[in-house]
Amino acid sequence: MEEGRKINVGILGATGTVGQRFITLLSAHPWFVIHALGASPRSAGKPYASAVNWKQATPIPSAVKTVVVRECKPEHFADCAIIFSGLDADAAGDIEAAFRAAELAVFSNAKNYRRDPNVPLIVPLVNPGHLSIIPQQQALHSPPLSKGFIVTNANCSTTGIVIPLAALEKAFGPLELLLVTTMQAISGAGYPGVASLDIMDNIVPHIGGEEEKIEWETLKILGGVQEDDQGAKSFDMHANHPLRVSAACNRVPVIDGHTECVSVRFARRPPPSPQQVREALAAFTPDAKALGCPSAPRHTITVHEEPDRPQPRLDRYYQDGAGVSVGRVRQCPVLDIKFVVLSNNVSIGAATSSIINAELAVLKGVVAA
Ligand SMILES: NC(=O)C1=CN([C@@H]2O[C@H](COP(=O)(O)OP(=O)(O)OC[C@H]3O[C@@H](n4cnc5c(N)ncnc54)[C@H](OP(=O)(O)O)[C@@H]3O)[C@@H](O)[C@H]2O)C=CC1
Ligand SMILES: N[C@@H](CC(=O)OP(=O)(O)O)C(=O)O
Repeated sequence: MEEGRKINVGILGATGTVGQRFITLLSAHPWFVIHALGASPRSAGKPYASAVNWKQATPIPSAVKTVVVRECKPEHFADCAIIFSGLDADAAGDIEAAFRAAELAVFSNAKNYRRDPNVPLIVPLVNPGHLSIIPQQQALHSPPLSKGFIVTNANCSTTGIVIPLAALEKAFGPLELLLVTTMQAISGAGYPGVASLDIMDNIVPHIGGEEEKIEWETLKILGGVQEDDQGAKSFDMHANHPLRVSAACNRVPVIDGHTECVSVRFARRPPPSPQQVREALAAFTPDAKALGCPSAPRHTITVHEEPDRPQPRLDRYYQDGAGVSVGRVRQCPVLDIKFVVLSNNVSIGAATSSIINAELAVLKGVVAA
C-alpha cells in the first residue's frame, strides 16, 4: 500500500445489520475510505442518517451521515476499487453479478455465489490461498474480465467453527468426523429478524438452510485447490481425506454471538490430548496476520481455562469481535475431542471477514491499490 493514499470502497446493503457493521469498521480503516453507499430503492435518494435504522452502540460516523444512499447500480459505484456487499440474498444474485461484469471487485456476505465452482469461499483466517481461483473466474466470464470478480465469505456459523478446525488440522492432520450443535444469535437473521414473541423465553430448533450450509461450506473452506493436467483449477472439498459433517442449528434469545458445541474425530491415531489441543489452538497464527492485514485480530483463538466460558455476553466483543473464543476443551467419549466456540456473527462472521479478505486481495495484488 502506498503511504497516505486510501482506496475508495462502496458498501451495498449499507443500511442493514451487516452494512452498519461495515460502516463502523471502515470509518476508521487505515487503507480504505467509504466513497459510496447503496441500498434498496426504498432508501435510495435519502441521506444515510434518514435511510438507516441505526442499531450500533456507537453513533453513526459523521462522515457518512449526509451521504446520499444510491441505488445498487454499477454506474453509481464506478469510482470504487472495492465493493463490500451486505445485500439481502434475494437481491444479491443479480446485483453482484452486474457489479462484477462492470469490472468491480466484489466482496460478498450473501450465500448466492458460495457454491459457484469458480468463486472462492474465503474465511480469511483459514484459506486465503483460495484467492488463486480468481484469474480462472475472470477468464471464464463472458466477456473475460481483467478487474471484476466476486469473493464470498462464509455463513456465520461455518466461520466460527472452521477457524479452530483449521488450527487443529494444521497441528494434528486431517479430521474425519465433525458434529456441531449451534446456538445462534437473533442478529444472524438481520433486522428486524425473529419476532420477539417467537424468540423470548424460547429456543427455535430450526434455521432454514443453515445445517446444509455448514455441512457443505466447511468442506470447501478446509479443502484445497487442485489443478488438472490442462491447468484447470477446482476446489477439492477435502476429498483426499473425506470429512463427514453433521450440524444441528438452533436460534436462541441472544442478541449477538453464535455459540457452537463441537465434537471431532481425527484421522491419525492416537489423537491429541485436550492439553495438546489447547496449546495448538492458542498458538494458531493465520497467514492474514503474518502478511500484515490491519483488521486481523491480535489473538486469533482465545482459549479459556474457566469451566463456564466462553459466553456471548462476556466474550463477543473482545477485539471488536474479530477473533473467536474457545473453551471447555475436553475428551469426547464417542469421538476424540469436544469444545465450545463463540464467534461474533456480525463481525468475524460477516463484515470483518469481508474486510480482511479485501486486505488480503490488496496485499496479494489481486485488487489494484
Ligand atoms: N446478520 C448476520 O449475522 C449475517 C448475515 N449474512 C448475510 O449478509 C447479508 C446481509 O444480512 P443482514 O445485514 O443481516 O440483512 P438486513 O436485512 O439487515 O439488510 C439487508 C440489506 O439489503 C438491502 N436490500 C434489500 N433489498 C434490496 C434490493 N432489492 N436492492 C438493493 N438493496 C436491497 C437493504 O436495504 P434497505 O434498508 O433499503 O431495505 C439492507 O441494506 C445477507 O445476505 C445475509 O444472509 C452473512 C453472515 C452473517
Ligand atoms: N443464517 C445465519 C445468518 C446468515 O445470513 O447466513 P447466510 O449468509 O449463510 O445466509 C443466521 O441466521 O444466523
